[in-house]
Amino acid sequence: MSTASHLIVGPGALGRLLALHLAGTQPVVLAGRRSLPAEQTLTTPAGEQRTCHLTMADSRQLPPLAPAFLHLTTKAYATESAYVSVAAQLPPATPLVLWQNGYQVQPTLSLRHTGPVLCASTTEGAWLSGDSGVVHAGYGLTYVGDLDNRYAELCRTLAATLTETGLQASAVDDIHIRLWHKLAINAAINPLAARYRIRNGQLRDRPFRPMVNQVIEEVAAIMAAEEIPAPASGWQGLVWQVVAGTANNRASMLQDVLAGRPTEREAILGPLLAAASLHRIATPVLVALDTALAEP
Ligand SMILES: NC(=O)C1=CN([C@@H]2O[C@H](COP(=O)(O)OP(=O)(O)OC[C@H]3O[C@@H](n4cnc5c(N)ncnc54)[C@H](OP(=O)(O)O)[C@@H]3O)[C@@H](O)[C@H]2O)C=CC1
Ligand SMILES: CC(C)(CO)C(=O)C(=O)O
Repeated sequence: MSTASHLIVGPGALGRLLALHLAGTQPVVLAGRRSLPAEQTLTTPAGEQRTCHLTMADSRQLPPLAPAFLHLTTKAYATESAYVSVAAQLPPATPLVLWQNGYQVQPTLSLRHTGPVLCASTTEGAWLSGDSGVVHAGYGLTYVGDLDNRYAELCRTLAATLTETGLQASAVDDIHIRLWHKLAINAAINPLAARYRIRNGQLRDRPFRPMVNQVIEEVAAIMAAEEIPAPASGWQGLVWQVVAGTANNRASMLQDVLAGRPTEREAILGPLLAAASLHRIATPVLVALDTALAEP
C-alpha cells in the first residue's frame, strides 16, 4: 500500500495547482477519469514556468492507497459522483477535503462520509493551460475548517502544509461563515458576468453596477435571515473589493458558459434561493438570473 499523503481527485485547474505545490515536499497522487501527461507545468503569477513529474492515476481504478488526505477538486455538480467512485476504494476513515465553491456538497458530504470532512474556501486563482499545464493567475488565501468544529488539529495540520508549499492557508473555526461570504461574492459576480459575457471589472460600469447592487441587497437580506454576520467591510465593500481585485478576470461561470459546460449555478444560487424561500424573502433579481442560467 502506498503512503501517498495527498490523493487529489479532479485534475483540473485547482487540482493541478494543488498537486504541483504539494509535490515538492509531499507524496501526491493526482487522479482523474481520463489520461493526462505526467509532466505538468505550473506558470507562476510572476510568469515563471516550473515543470514537475506527477504521479497520475485513474480515479475509477486507484492503486492501493491510504492517503492522509483525499482532496476533491471537481466542480460542485461532479463532486458526489467523484466521491462515490473513489470512497469505496479507500479506508473509510480517510480525511476528506472539499474545495468546491458554493454551499451544496459541504453539508451533504459532511453527513455522508464516515471520516473527517474538511472544507477549504480559497481565493487562489487558476486556469488550465491545455492538458499539461496550469496557470496560477493570482495568489489568494485558503481557509480550512470543518462544519462541526471537531477536527481543529487536522485543519491546522493541513493549513500549515499548504502554507509551507506556498499556498497561504489558515485554519478557522467559522468555515460555514467563510463559505457563505464566498457564496455572496460568487452570487453577485458570476451570474451577471456570465449572462452579459463581460469581464468582472465591467460590472463597475452602467448598466451593470445597479444590477450588482440589487443582487447584493437581496443577498444581504438572506444572510441576515440566516444569521450570517456581514464582513467587516459590509456586503457592498466585500463584493466591490473583489470586483476591483479581479477586474480583468473572466468569472468561472462565464468561462463555463463560453465553453458550453454546465455552470455551478445550483451550488451557488441554490442555497441562497432555498434560504430566501424558507424565510419568505423576495429575490426577483436572483430568481431571474437563476432562470436565465438554467436555460440551455
Ligand atoms: N480554478 C480556480 O481558480 C478556483 C476553483 N474553485 C472551485 O474549485 C472547484 C474546481 O474548479 P476548477 O479546478 O476550476 O474546475 P476544472 O473544471 O478545471 O476541474 C475539474 C476537474 O474535475 C475532473 N472530474 C470531473 N468529474 C470527475 C470524476 N468523477 N472523477 C475524477 N475527476 C473528475 C474534471 O475532469 P474532466 O476533464 O474529465 O471533466 C476536471 O479535471 C470548483 O468548485 C470551483 O468553484 C475555487 C476557487 C478557485
Ligand atoms: C472571485 C471570482 C468571481 C473571480 O472571478 C470567482 O471566484 C469565480 O470566478 O468563480
